[in-house]
This record gives sequence, C-alpha cells and structure tokens, in this order.
Amino acid sequence: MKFSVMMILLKKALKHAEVMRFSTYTFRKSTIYALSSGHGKCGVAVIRVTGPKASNAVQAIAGFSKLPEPRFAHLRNFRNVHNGDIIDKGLVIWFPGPKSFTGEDSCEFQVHGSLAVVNGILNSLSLIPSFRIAEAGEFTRRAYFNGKLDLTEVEGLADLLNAETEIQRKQAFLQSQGFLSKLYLEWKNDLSKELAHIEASIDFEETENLDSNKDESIKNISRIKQQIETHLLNGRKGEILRHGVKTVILGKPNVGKSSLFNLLCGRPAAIVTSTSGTTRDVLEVRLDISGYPLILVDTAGLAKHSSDPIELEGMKRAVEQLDNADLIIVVMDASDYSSWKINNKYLTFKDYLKCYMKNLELESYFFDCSERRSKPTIFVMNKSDLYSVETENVVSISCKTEKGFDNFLSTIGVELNKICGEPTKEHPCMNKTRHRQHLEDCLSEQNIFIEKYKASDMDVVILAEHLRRALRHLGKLVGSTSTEDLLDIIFSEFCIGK
Ligand SMILES: Nc1nc2c(ncn2[C@@H]2O[C@H](COP(=O)(O)OP(=O)(O)OP(=O)(O)O)[C@@H](O)[C@H]2O)c(=O)[nH]1
Ligand SMILES: [K+]
Ligand SMILES: [Mg+2]
Repeated sequence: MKFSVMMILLKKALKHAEVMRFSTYTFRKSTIYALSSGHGKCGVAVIRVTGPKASNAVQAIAGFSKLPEPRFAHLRNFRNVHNGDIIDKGLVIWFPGPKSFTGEDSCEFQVHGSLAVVNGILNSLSLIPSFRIAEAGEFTRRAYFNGKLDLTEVEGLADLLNAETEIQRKQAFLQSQGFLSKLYLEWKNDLSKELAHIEASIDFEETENLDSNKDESIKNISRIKQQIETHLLNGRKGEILRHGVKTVILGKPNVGKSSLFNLLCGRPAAIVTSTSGTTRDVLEVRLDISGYPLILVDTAGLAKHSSDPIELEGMKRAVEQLDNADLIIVVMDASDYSSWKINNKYLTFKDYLKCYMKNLELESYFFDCSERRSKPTIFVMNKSDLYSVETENVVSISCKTEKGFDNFLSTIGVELNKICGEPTKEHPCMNKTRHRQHLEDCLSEQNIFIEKYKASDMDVVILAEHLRRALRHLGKLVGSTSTEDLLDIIFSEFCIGK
C-alpha cells in the first residue's frame, strides 16, 4: 500500500475515534438538577434541570398534565412529589432540546430563595426516577458535548463567571460569544484549503501541478503564520488582563509608599508611621481601576545602608517583586528632592531621578533600554504639600491632602490601557497559556513546512503531515480534538449549577 494511502486511512481512523469519544458520553447521560443561583438566602433562586427526562420534572412538580408552551414563564404551584403538599408558588420555564443551553430537554424553576423552599424542590427532584444532582460544570460540559459551545467559548464562559472588572467582563463575554474561536476557525479553514491542494496533488501524483502551486501555497501559509505571530504578540495583553496587572510600589523608605497604597485601596490596609522601615512584608490587594484589574503590591523601602536583618529581608522581597511585575510605581519625596544639591546647585529632575534609582540599585530596570528588564513605570513625586515639583514625566501628588490624586488615577488608567488594550470583536485576544502553547506549536509546524517546502528537501507526503499537525493544534484550541484530562481541568473552573 502506498504511504499516502496509509496516511489517509490513519486519518480516517483518528476521526472515527473522536466520534466514538463523543458518543460514549451520550450513553452515560442521566437527568441532572442543581441550584444555579447563589447559595444562601436571596429574593429568587433558580433551579435548573437538564437531561432526557427533564419533562418529568415539569409535570411532577409544576403539575402539568400536558407540557406547557416552550420558553414561556408559567406561574404555578410547585408540589412535593412525595405527599403532594405545595412547597411554593413560582415560575417554571420549559426548554425542549435542542433549543436550550445544554442542547437537551431542560427546565428552570424560579422560586423564593429560602433554604427551606430550595431544599424542598431539590428533595422532590431527587425522588423522580433517574434524576441525580449535577456535578460542577456539568451543564456546560453537556452544552460542549452537544456542540452548543466550543472549548474557547467554554473558557470564555468560565472567565465571565469569574470576571471582576468591566474590561475583564468584555474580554470574557466576547470569547464566550465565539469571537476567538471564529478567528481560529478562519485560520483552520485557510490551512485546510492549502492542505487539500497538496493532498489532491499527492493522491493523483500530479507533481507538475504541485510545483506550479508551490509559490502560491507558501505565500498563503506565510500570511496565516504572520497573523498568528501578531495575535501571539497581542496575546500578552489578554493574558495580563485575565490575571490582573501586577503593579509594584517601590521607593526609598518613608517616601509615602504605604500612604499611596492606602489611598488607592480606599482604606488603611497598610501601616503608615513616620518611622523609616515601617513596611517589611509584601502586601497585596486586588483593585478595579478604570475597569482594569490591578494587583497592587506595597513593599519595604529600599535603603542603601541597613544592617537590620528584618529590613534586609524586606528589601530582598521587594526587589523580587520586580521580576513578574507588569507595572511599577516609583515613589519619591518632594522634600527630599528639594534638599538635594551637588556643588551647591539644585539638581534637575532628570539627574535627581538617576541618582535616586542608583541609590535603589535599580538603574538597569529603568534606564538600560538594551536590557529587556525595562518595564512600564509611573514616577510619582509625593508630599507636594511640602514642596511643589512640576516636571514632565512625573506625577505630583500629596497623599496627605489628596491633591493630584485624580490626575494620578487617570495616569494609571492610561498605562493600564496600554498594557491590557481593550478587546474588540475584530481583535479578540488570546489569554491563556493553553492558547499560547497550541499557537506556538502550530507556528513551528508551519515553519518547518515552509522551510522544507521552499528547499524541496522533504517528501511531500511527510511535508503535508506537518500541515496536518499545525491544523491539529488549532483543532485542540477550539476543542474539536481534546482529551478528558484537559476537559476535566477546564470544567473544574465551574461551580455546581453551571
Ligand atoms: N506631609 C506629607 N506627609 C506624608 C505624605 N505622605 C505620607 N506622609 C508621611 O510620611 C511618613 C511615611 O509614610 P509611609 O506611607 O509610611 O511611607 P513608606 O514609604 O511606606 O515608608 P516605609 O514603609 O517605612 O518605607 C508618614 O509619617 C506619613 O504620614 C504627604 O503627602 N505629605
Ligand atoms: K514609614
Ligand atoms: Mg510602607
């Protein structure tokens, strides 16, 4: 048998294996239920049911002899399945499959949100034959297996449930609506077309035809490759937005770092005293600034001469924070600046800044552009109530009077926008290590393909296999090929009832 024919048969077998995996899941299906709204006392609680026997819940609990009109809210008495007592009066909505979230027959009960009512309904559901309580993420898992959502949409939904700020919400919502998968599917489609050309030529042994298409093929694949590369570069923004922008406050002792930290938090989270070296440990809070998630870190002041082992440890920890910082806020003291003189002359701000950073032994972080360590930085001159400094590239503020604080907030907002960007439908950002991994692997397969194809030093059949692998990585991204382990990780991010 020819090698290329073997490859085609192997490919078909792999496809079959995928279909098998999907169908084994359907065999395991039972009807599941769960409280989908938050736990604890609340105005209204939502209980969801999905699975082949969901209609039994509508009939047994809401007392319909014939199923009600789908997707309409019906006000009904809900009865205890065991003794017929009325538990509560509420709304029931019937969603016959496949037009439901999971794609299966589903229904939703909206009841008064007390523990007793919710337990009453859940107990009744448990008495209906073949009903069981849902596992965490099981509703979404079913939606995925029924083709209602692909994997990046599932991830987007998980992020949406966890979103803390407006821009995080926007990124997650766009992803849950399929804008990221749309991009990946476009690339998958384009690459598939290129592969189809090559496969057709192999099957019919049309080597002349293959040669004439070579330049066109290389051009098309290079274009896709470049789009993926740009997407990866932008992806760093999406990843930071998803995790939060780690923002480290640094400076000499007593300049007002903790005062600024507290002002941003809106509460006295850190101890502030006039004693130099007050802060020792690294303090961290999560904040929402202009819709962006900020992980704000207060650190010990960096003193040049210290023999106190606790202070030295604090400084070591402060500097370590720089390694994975996304944004740095360097705080200075205006009264300190005003007192610095060299040869009896006051320093320009630029010279002062150089000396200041040299004192902190952090010059290379900010001034050595050849080093990759240079990070986005905001320079803040605090204590402007004592001495006013109006210079370019420095934000003047007084933590004592709060003068200049609004200006400081908008400066942070601008930086955050530069760091995270703002996700749009046209440019959705990747935001997970999983995405990066598959895209990088996809790129490296494309690179091998282009290089070997150009040099004509590889059998075309093997060459095509590199394109196939590149495609498989895109497939893994949207979840048309995935493993149970990966699915377990992704669905574990959901709570019960989603
Ligand atoms: N006049 C004036 N005093 C300030 C201002 N901000 C902070 N201070 C005072 O400066 C002193 C040091 O403030 P902290 O916030 O503890 O300074 P820090 O940089 O965190 O100090 P360490 O943790 O010791 O490194 C305190 O006495 C504050 O009240 C300001 O804007 N104006
Ligand atoms: K202090
Ligand atoms: Mg402090």
